[in-house]
Amino acid sequence: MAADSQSIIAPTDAELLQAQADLWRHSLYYLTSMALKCAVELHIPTAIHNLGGAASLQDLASLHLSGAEVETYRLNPLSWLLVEGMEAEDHTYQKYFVLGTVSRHYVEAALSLADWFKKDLPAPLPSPFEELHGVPLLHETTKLLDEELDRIVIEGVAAHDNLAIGTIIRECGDLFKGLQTLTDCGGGDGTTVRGIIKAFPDIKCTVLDLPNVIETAPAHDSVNYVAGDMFQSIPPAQAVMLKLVLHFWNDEDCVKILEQCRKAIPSKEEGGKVIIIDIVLGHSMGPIMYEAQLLMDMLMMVNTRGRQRDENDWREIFSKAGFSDYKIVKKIGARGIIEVYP
Ligand SMILES: C[S@@+](CC[C@H](N)C(=O)[O-])C[C@H]1O[C@@H](n2cnc3c(N)ncnc32)[C@H](O)[C@@H]1O
Repeated sequence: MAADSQSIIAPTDAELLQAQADLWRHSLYYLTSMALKCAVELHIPTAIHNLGGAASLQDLASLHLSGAEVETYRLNPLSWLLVEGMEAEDHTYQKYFVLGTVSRHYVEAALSLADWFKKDLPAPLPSPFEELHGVPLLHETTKLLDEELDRIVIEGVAAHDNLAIGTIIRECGDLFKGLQTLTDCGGGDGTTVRGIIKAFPDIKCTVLDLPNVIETAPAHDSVNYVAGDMFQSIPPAQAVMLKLVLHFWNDEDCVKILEQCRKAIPSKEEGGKVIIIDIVLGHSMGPIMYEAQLLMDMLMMVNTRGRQRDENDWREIFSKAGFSDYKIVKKIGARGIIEVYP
């Protein structure tokens, strides 16, 4: 029911001043992205790294920045992720994630959001990106839209996905302890399982992915690569892992994928489980992480048919796919690690 105008209490002066500042922040957040894009395109983090980890504005003048200040700038953890050619274990260069998210095609798709909401589009619902540009993202046809965008997005997703496996093994090693076999479903070029095999050499690992991905995966003595379709069948193993796969799919598709996972694993008593590594939306990691998770949810809504999920959403799809129980093992940064039992 609409509020009665008599009962509306006007905000206080302090509330209005805060509201105005909030309005500025929400209207201007895109400038943060654009400033980041500018720093990446000027190679500023790499330049600071090459100058020994600290640089003055004069040092950076060769990047066409000028200034008389002698303040020095050091790499913070965010700029560490943007240093090219860093020789450090676990270092994944995130430049292409940034360039993809601030690309003209992503921004135009986000600008079309209101039009997309007003359209009565048939199921399966295309994303605003697909509706506007005529091709889905991360699809064999994306390169017909723009080859450079396609390359940037593929590299950006690979860098994004490979960031946390070292941390996961260090903080949640029990996840893999005692496993004899593991299938990494949608495991890409096998980077994740190579990390797991390094820590747990006795686990026999299989990577399932689409034929075009498997074709270019680097050969590895201990990795069994299988080209296939996770909607059709998944190579059997004691555990099947879905790392950053399900957020790309809608709920119906997630249930179909999970049903295939259930067929591929033994009973709970025999150690059968599905390991899911994906965002679990929620406040528990603090407001900044929650904001990051919600922005990733919007990124999915604008550019893919998928979404991020909170614990209730996850529970519902596990139950629909016929699983009996699950456990959120740990939350690492913005992501959660879930074990799901048949
Ligand atoms: C976002 S990537 C995640 C890659 C990997 N799990 C990681 O964490 O680095 C999703 C992966 O699912 C794969 N994929 C998409 N559709 C698939 C299908 N029908 N069957 C098997 N793999 C598929 C993609 O090729 C891609 O490698």
